[in-house]
Amino acid sequence: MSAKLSAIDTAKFVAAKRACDFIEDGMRVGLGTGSTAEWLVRCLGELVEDGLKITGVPTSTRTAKLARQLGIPISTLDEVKWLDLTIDGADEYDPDLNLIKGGGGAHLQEKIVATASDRMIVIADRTKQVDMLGAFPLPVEVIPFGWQTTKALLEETIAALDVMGDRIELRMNGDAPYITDEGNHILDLHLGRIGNPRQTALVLNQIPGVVENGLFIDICDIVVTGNGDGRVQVKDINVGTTQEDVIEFDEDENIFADLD
Ligand SMILES: O=C[C@H](O)[C@H](O)[C@H](O)COP(=O)(O)O
Repeated sequence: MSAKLSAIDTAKFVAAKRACDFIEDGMRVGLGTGSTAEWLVRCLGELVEDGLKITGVPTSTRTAKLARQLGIPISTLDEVKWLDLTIDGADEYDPDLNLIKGGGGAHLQEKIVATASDRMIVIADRTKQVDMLGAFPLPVEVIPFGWQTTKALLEETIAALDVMGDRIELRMNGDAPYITDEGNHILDLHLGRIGNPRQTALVLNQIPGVVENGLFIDICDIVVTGNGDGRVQVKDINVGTTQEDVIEFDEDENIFADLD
């Protein structure tokens, strides 16, 4: 383990590094958003430097900026139309590999890109694994017009769902509402537990003003879970297997250079 890396960063890094094994020359790869996905982009930057030829489709302006900095060729979903693979982080994943995403406010683009991919791989540290989704507040992207009415409709709707909590908060960025890449707001739904994620995802998206919720149902195929000691577990929901590996790495690798 690197002396420069905390256990949580090691876990995120080894998950990202292991997920890179699924990337082949010529692939169109969806690039997720967030602190774990950032490790993926860094790993990919090294592979591209060593000659790997891929086209990346970023899921946020943040990821696009980092990919450009690292020399990864990027394109848009409209240009490539379909992707071989998307690799992204998650806020929670359950035993069926259903997810909560959007803690970083990027779930709208992430869901569009992941859905347009042959496979989605989630990279995560152990803290993201849950028996039941919902402890992490569920992000719902809403258009700014009439957002308070949308919030009231959401309150009414979740009262009828199999959930535990009912608090809804407008996500803030300092004193102003948080603005997504698409110019929208985010309402965070503190549901505690979500008894029926599939129903919840469908019902929330019926409300006028809701653009997209952060539940990813039947989208993720594989979760790569990293641990602070360098072990990774690869769970493939389609094949029904879980495989364990240990990722070796050198703390002097360039990838860690700017962490000092
Ligand atoms: O909007 C952000 C994304 O859905 C992230 O992938 C998710 O929040 C996980 O982020 P992190 O890897 O930073 O925990």
